[in-house]
Amino acid sequence: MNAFQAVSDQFLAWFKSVGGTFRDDLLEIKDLRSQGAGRGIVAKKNIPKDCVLFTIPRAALITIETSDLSQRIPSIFDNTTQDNGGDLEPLDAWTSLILVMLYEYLQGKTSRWEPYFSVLPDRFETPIFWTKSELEELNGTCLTAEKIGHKESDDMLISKVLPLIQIHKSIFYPKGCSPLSDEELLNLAHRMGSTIMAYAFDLERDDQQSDDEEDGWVEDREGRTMLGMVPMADMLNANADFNAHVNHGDNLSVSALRSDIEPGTEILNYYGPLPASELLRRYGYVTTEHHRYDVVEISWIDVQAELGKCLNLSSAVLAQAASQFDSDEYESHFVIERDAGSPDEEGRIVEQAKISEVSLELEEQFDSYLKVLRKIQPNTLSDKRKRSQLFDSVLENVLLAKLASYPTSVEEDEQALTQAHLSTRRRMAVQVRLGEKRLLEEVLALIRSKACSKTITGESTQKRARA
Ligand SMILES: C[S@@+](CC[C@H](N)C(=O)[O-])C[C@H]1O[C@@H](n2cnc3c(N)ncnc32)[C@H](O)[C@@H]1O
Repeated sequence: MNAFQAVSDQFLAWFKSVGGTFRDDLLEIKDLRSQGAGRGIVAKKNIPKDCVLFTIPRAALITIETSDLSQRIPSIFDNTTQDNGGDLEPLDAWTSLILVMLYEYLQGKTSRWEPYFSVLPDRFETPIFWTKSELEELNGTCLTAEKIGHKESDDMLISKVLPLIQIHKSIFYPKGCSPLSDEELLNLAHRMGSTIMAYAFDLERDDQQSDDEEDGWVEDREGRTMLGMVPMADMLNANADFNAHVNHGDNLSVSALRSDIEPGTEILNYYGPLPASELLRRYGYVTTEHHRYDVVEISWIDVQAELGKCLNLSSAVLAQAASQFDSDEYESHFVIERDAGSPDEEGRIVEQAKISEVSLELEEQFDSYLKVLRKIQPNTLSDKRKRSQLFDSVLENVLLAKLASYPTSVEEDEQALTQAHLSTRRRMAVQVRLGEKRLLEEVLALIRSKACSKTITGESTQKRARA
């Protein structure tokens, strides 16, 4: 048996020892590294619909309630006292779980979750760990440096997490262990943060528990949800087309959604209707099925500038309009996405995702801006049909400029994806930017076909009027 399988087996034995149930007559934990998917759970036999595949007792979860840390330093998660490292702001769910994970990890063999940590990753494909040159492949996409958030994560860890560990060194480090250097600790904190991002669950409260704060899955102080690590449920890979569901109740359980799960089929969870860019940002992978949820963002500044050009407005008029346009009310970005529908109750994709409108919100804001312009310059377009043509042509130019802003063309991306030697990270970046470009092309086709049908309708109305 290879070492990878041995670690999976030890984990399964530990999982059962803490009260978990696992239908190993039906399922196995498999090495899916050759498919770039780490470990996953695969059916060994036909699985009936609604069959409970495994259950996870609450005590096996890692949360601020199950870890000893909250007993050893009660004040750390107590938002009513001020003793959480001198920082008066309460720790959020994210920061709290990072601290708990660091604490449990640093306990080594004495942590109850040590065999679980052995199946958690120490390397990630999420862009926060990419090199500068790998990140350049994402230029032009939704995944800006700000969204990837390396600096924000560093700042948060350095200001909130590391000082607490320094103050409570004797608790975080077991006797005889030398403390990590600041750099090592920061790297470890990033690792735990990324593990939480890709593996943790929002823990829901079931209906019976909703009146019982103490027993609830959800820590609802100030509307916050409790995050937790759920061993085995997080062994499931996921896709937009999925076949299993995680149920939140007294214990957590995972059940089959379909009746046609055959031997060899991977059991898949669902992370939600995420675009490829977001799947990459949070989980470090991309699938073809998630492209249906792809998005592109249009910046209002670009729309405004293009409108100025189309109407040949002077910079004085534009400056006056900018000062009169209520900045509190206007949106700085608009998201364009397809109507993708929802998966059916068996987790199947049923509808074809298609773009049916660009953005009603953008159109409304465009109209409000035109009203402001008309106040400054009364001869600015008021004819409704011309206004609609203006909107289409401004938008078409903005979208064309956006397409041109990616450093590569669609053809170059398609060509890149045929290259077998392309690294996983670069391949995912190409998939993300190609997905966005395809969406942009669909939107452009929609605008052009609408413009075309408006012209035809306009012409036939004129002909009818003349007849
Ligand atoms: C909750 S874990 C699932 C278990 C994971 N495969 C493992 O080996 O620990 C989520 C991670 O699994 C991987 N993953 C999940 N679904 C995937 C898929 N459909 N294809 C490839 N990788 C996937 C990603 O690395 C993701 O960050």
